[in-house]
Formats: sequence, C-alpha cells, structure tokens
Amino acid sequence: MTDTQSQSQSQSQPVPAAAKAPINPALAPTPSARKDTLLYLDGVSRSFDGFKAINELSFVLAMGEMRAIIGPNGAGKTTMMDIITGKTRPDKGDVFFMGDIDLTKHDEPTIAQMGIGRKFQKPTVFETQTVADNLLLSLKGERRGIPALFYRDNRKDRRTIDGILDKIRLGHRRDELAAYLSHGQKQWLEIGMLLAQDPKLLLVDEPVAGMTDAETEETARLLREIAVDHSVVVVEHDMGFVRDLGVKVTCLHEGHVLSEGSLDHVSSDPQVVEVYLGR
Ligand SMILES: Nc1ncnc2c1ncn2[C@@H]1O[C@H](COP(=O)(O)OP(=O)(O)OP(=O)(O)O)[C@@H](O)[C@H]1O
Repeated sequence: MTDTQSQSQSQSQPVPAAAKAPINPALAPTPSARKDTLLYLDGVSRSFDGFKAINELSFVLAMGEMRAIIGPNGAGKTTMMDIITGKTRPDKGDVFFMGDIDLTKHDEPTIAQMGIGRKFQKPTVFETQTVADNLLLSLKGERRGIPALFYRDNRKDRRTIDGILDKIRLGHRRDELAAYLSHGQKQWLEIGMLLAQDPKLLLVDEPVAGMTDAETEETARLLREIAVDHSVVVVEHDMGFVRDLGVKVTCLHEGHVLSEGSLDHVSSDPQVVEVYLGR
C-alpha cells in the first residue's frame, strides 16, 4: 500500500480507540522479501509478567537505510532494541540480520561483533581518557582490551581515528580529556566510538535529549553523513530533529507498528495524533 493510499484510507475510516488500535496486517513484511533486508522482524512478541511489551511486531530495515522510530513512553522502543541486540529474547517471532542470520540464536557480545552497534541515551565515554584514546579503545580488532598505555600506535589506526574525529566534529579536541566535553560533544564521541567498531547497523537511542538547539541540528547533519555508508535506526521524541533527518518514520504503540511512512504521513495519522503527538 502506498502512503497516499493508506492516508486516504485512514481519512475515510472512523478512527478506532487508541487502546484498541488493531494490528495493521498491511504493515507486515512478506517472507520472500527477507533476503534483501538488513533487519527483518516478523510476528515478534515479548511479555513481562503477562504484559505484552512487544506484540506481533513486524519491522523491516533495508540495506543502507536510516529509520526514525517514534512513539509514546512504554510503546516498546527500548524492548525492540533489546531484542535486536540480544539483550532480551523474544517469546516468539522472527528476528533476522542481513537476510539469514537468526539473531534469536546469538548472545549480546556475538551480535555486537557481527556488526550491530548500540548507543544508549546516556553517554558512557571514558571521562579520564582523552577523546582520541576513547576512540582507540573502541577500535575493532586485536587491540580490544589492551590498555592504551601499552598500545603502540600505528599509522592505519591513527588515520582511522583522525577520520572519525573529523566526522564527529572533535578534531580540535583530540588530546583533551573527554570529561571536558559538553554533553552534546560526549554524545558525538560515543557515536564515534560506535563508528570505530565499524558496525553495519547503528542503533541510536534518543541522541539529542539534553542537547542545545545548535547541537541538535548538528547531530541531524552528523547522522545523515553517517547514513551515507551505514544503516541506522534512531529512536527519538524530538520531532524537529526527526524532520531534519528526513527519513522514513515508524511509530510504535503498545508493542507494534501503529503507522509508518514519511514524517508528514505519520504525523497526520489520526491514531498517531491521538496516542502520541496530540498529547
Ligand atoms: N524488564 C522488564 N520487566 C518488566 N516490564 C518491562 C521490562 N522492560 C520493559 N518493560 C515494560 O514494557 C513496556 C515497554 O517498555 P519500553 O522501555 O520498551 O518502552 P519505550 O517505548 O522504550 O518507552 P520510553 O520512551 O519511555 O523509553 C513498558 O510498559 C515497560 O514498563
């Protein structure tokens, strides 16, 4: 179904009560489409003490795509990320990475090594290390776990770190302790630490919470640049920022997809307005 079709459909039908919003089968992926996807979730459910945090969730991310996930508190956004990264096991459903890797069969460290990097809302940089050493400690490969003190720098790593520093707008702060960065710059450094692991997919949770307006705008630019050669899923409540990302949006509610499409389409969906944007 096209955006226009679903829009006109939602305009011509009465709006169901939000609490009883039906799971829309038109938003479910077709199994044959799985092989060309980076991320493929279908019929995924997960309960906590009988409460369905994720309920028949279907979600498909194309190779190279950046997607924004929105939705009210408790919609299941974090639990969905937890399921993708192996932190939480689904009770049922398919969760595939790169077409044929069944993520439900792997643990968290293995999934991270396979190329799914996650950034939590709160920055967790090493404050007592320099900006460059934070990146060095995050580089993928054999230096993992080697204290920076004993590590002999090499030209290739230095080039990689310089490239990341330029990208995350911190080249001029490379030798300063991370503790002296602003909140926004710490978020960029942590995004850089993800990039240092050379992930295929970045999951980024509320990156602009607590940022200044200027940092928020710069973060949208930064993620758009990163999305040129990475796939990205961004969870965010800041609609101005989501608009600046300029990507397809998925709105979750009660553990499943309520609406999906352009931001204009999703934000004019009466169900989304009722449960989220109109509040
Ligand atoms: N480990 C857990 N044990 C019990 N309930 C949980 C657990 N994890 C999540 N939940 C519940 O599942 C629901 C979905 O939570 P989740 O954190 O995924 O929502 P969210 O969309 O990320 O919300 P927010 O925007 O507030 O971060 C919530 O009602 C939450 O209380």
